[in-house]
Amino acid sequence: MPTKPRTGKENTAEKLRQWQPPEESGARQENTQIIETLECHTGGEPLRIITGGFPELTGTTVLEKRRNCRQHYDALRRALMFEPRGHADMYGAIITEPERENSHFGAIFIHNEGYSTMCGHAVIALAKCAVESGMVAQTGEVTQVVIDVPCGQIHARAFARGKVITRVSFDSVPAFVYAAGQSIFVDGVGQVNFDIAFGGAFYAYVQASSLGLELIPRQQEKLIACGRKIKAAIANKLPVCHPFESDLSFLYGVIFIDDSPVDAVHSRNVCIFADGELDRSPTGSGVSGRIALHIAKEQVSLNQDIIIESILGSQFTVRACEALDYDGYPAVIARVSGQAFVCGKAQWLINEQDPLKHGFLLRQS
Ligand SMILES: O=C(O)[C@H]1NCC[C@@H]1O
Repeated sequence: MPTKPRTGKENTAEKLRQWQPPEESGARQENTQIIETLECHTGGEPLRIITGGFPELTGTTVLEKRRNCRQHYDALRRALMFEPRGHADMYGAIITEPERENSHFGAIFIHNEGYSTMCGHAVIALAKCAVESGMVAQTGEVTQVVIDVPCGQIHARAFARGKVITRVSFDSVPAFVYAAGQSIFVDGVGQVNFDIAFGGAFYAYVQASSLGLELIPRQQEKLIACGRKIKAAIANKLPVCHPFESDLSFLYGVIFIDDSPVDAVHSRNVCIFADGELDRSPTGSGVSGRIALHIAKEQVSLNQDIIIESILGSQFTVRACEALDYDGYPAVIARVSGQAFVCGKAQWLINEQDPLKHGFLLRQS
């Protein structure tokens, strides 16, 4: 009961706003780990950027730090990705020191299953936040942001209107076709024709209509179920091998492509990656591999922009801006651009006493 008569001017929730973890015999700090984050989305795909409270990762390269995180702090990844702090389709980035002298910072990508090797939607949000926060000093209307990620060095450009970064583009690592014109029988799905390409991560590309799939939100469960089965079957039959780095040698996802160009949009695609996560964005690394495929099939020419949209209709523009040889693979540098927004700032508490402190997922299939 209120002790004083209410004037009607108080903020009813003010006390709640000031809540702090109560001390238990002076042990508040030991009992509760606090992780701070910036909450963003790029084309609808979440990005939880960890800005404070995460343990220092050891290693000199981003791949070494990624291994260190997997070995020692995987429970923290789960706590930050899983319910109740996240959900089955959550995504995050841990900021690290740069690996290369000419890079601004490093990033490790995390999701519901573990650690990815490249993430275009994250790069777009990271470059925006790095410049808007002053972590990378703004240089007029266009600011270069160089980020070390597990698959290599990414060169991003943040485009500003005043102090607001309204768009980001990035040049990725060499993208190439790994195996074209493949076919496999998948239990519960049928015969599946696919190509595999690398755009910082390996994806299998499948024409959605050939399986009777539509790339619309109503079909999300079907898309996830088929994506999972196809990924498992291909990974089992055709293990992928990156030319230089065994840590990059795994099939990350399946990308369903729709075959109906609409107005200026080349097509829609939906990526099912990690453990059945459905990307709300058009998938930056996915469209990088896709442009390598289109160039190889002579469907698109060098420096031709195409627009690819996601299940939500959010768009990335992609072009192949350079052709090169990558250990014998004809490869391209994909330039991808899109928009990100910051939608929150958070302090996550991980309380030792909480039996669900490291999270859980209800959606298993
Ligand atoms: O945009 C991308 O490249 C990422 N989005 C989620 C899955 C991929 O890592």
